[in-house]
Amino acid sequence: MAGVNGDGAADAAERNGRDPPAPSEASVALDGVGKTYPGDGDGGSVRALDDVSFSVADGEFVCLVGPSGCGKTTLFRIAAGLAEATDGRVLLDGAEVTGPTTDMGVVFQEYHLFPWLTVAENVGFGLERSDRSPAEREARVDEMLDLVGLTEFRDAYPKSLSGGMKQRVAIARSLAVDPDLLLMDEPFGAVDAQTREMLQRELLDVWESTGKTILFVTHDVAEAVTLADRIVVMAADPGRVHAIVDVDIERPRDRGDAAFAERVGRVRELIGAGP
Ligand SMILES: Nc1ncnc2c1ncn2[C@@H]1O[C@H](COP(=O)(O)OP(=O)(O)OP(=O)(O)O)[C@@H](O)[C@H]1O
Repeated sequence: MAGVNGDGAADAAERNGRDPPAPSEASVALDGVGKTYPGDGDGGSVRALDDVSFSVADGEFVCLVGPSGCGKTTLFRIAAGLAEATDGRVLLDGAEVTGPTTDMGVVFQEYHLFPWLTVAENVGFGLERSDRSPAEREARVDEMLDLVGLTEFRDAYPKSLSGGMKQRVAIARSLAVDPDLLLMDEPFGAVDAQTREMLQRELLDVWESTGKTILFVTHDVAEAVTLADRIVVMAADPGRVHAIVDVDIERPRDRGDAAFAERVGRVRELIGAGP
């Protein structure tokens, strides 16, 4: 059986930082990241993350899964420069991340679109502060709308769009500034199952055509197996890397395939959710 690297924390720890790429060559590398939330006076402090180390290579698609409370959101916020780690560091192309940067596109479950702006204006929002000319900005917006199939909705307002379309706008907006890395936190969590599968296919198309590096957080193991080159499985109390699973199945992946089912069962077992 190919694909699963290590059954437990020891094996995962052994792979951390050693699995290609080495952190210095990686697009993004988490190096010994820890996070302790201070107690609120009544309760003690919470060790949300402990010594989390893994890296995502240039152009790689990595999914992060784990049980509720294992620190996925905390890790995502630290990787995005939206929260500070207590220990360790995050490196983007070798440089330490100290705050939000346009080198990363960030997509959340909630679309965070501006309701008073049109689809095109939402997509172009991050370009306002770039040094592109107005014509260049407009061309970039058109290119992004074409990429996510929303050209005919360029002048629509978010309230008239479905959840799936809103998330496409959010993805187009995050890609418009041409970030090296796309960080996605449960981006398809708010849409129905059919739309979710469509968005997964579309995201893979975008990934293949742009060559972006993607770190994608999800609760949905089948989603992770559909998308990822590798799956980082976390464990809780404290949040840590439990195992890293290679998904060396050719794309597009067939959910009815035995290899697909084997990876899903394996990852579920590692999470402790049963086969
Ligand atoms: N602001 C905070 N203050 C104190 N503790 C926190 C804070 N945010 C998160 N925690 C704690 O840190 C741990 C990790 O939380 P986090 O939300 O990162 O996990 P998660 O894996 O994203 O959970 P879920 O899958 O349920 O969204 C939990 O024990 C949580 O209670």
